[in-house]
Amino acid sequence: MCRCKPPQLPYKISSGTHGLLSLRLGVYRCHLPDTRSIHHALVKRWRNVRDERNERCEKCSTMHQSISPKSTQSRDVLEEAPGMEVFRPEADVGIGDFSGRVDKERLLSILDVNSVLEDAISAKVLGRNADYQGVGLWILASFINHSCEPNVRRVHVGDYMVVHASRDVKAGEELTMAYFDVLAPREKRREMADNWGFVCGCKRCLFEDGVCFKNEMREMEMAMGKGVVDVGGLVYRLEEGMRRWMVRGRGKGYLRASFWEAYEKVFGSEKVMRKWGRKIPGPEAVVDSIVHAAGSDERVVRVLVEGLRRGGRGGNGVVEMEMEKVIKLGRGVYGKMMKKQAIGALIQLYGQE
Ligand SMILES: C[S@@+](CC[C@H](N)C(=O)[O-])C[C@H]1O[C@@H](n2cnc3c(N)ncnc32)[C@H](O)[C@@H]1O
Repeated sequence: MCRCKPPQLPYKISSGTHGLLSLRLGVYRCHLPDTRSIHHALVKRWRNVRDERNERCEKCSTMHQSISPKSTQSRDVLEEAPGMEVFRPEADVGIGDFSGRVDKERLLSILDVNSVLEDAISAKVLGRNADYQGVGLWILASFINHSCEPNVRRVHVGDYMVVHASRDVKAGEELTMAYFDVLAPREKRREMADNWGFVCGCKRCLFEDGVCFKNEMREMEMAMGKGVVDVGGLVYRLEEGMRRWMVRGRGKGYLRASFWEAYEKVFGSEKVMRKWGRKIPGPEAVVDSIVHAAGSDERVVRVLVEGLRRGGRGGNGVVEMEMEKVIKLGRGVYGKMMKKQAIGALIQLYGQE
């Protein structure tokens, strides 16, 4: 199952035998619970706080142990978590001598590749607490690989990370999440994966690399990157292209996700929609195909909600049946743990702040 290349970063808790680990959708406990409070006031970016963490790791044996490969997972939620030796029995994955000094560089590299920044819903939806960022290490969840067609997302609640499906997942399908924005064109995603130290070999990237119309796509990507004026024309060109190139099903979702920036602008502008609206598919069809390919995302749901509102088919815009659909997509963004009413209320706020 694993498509990982050997990690390019030198120190990595890496199995290379990912298939052994049956990761579940579920709740994972943070192994550096105090890091959020340490960093709340200070952290904007993980790399900026490396020095501070470095110091703390030296002083604090608990923190040291908590990120030790030999540490067990939190009992309440992860009873079946296997020991690290299951993954790399032959390897020395230690980070130092427990009675002695910690190998700081190694420790930081492990944290660097495996920690995640958490963010708050209110920051994304309402634009509040935009600078809220905590950081932590959730050991089991850190085994989840990246894909540009991810099927899970994470929500942070206190020290817990809840991993939930962002689209339908087939039995036996590898759980993957987005390490970076996957509503971005191929070249940009390549750069972002490169920053992480890997070459993404997910189905979507392989598809986009293998198509015969690659050059035309690159041209369109560049136009979008430069902020093309006729964004409606660009979307029309892509849609026409997909018809000619006979791109169907999931392939359409991949390409639309790659050109999301353009679609978002088109659907967000009444003027552009007046000009191009009849020549391109509507927000519902575009949103469906993107969610099918790349999972749910706030921005995509927001465009759908705004499209339905503008359609004005029911008082506040969104009639009950449509709302059911929107809530289903909202579940992909926020997970099943959030109550339907809460998702509905949150979605009603989209675009109102
Ligand atoms: C948080 S770890 C994910 C789990 C890791 N594969 C393991 O077995 O421990 C992140 C690292 O996994 C690798 N990785 C994750 N997704 C990948 C992908 N789509 N293609 C190649 N390597 C990937 C990269 O080395 C990355 O730095």
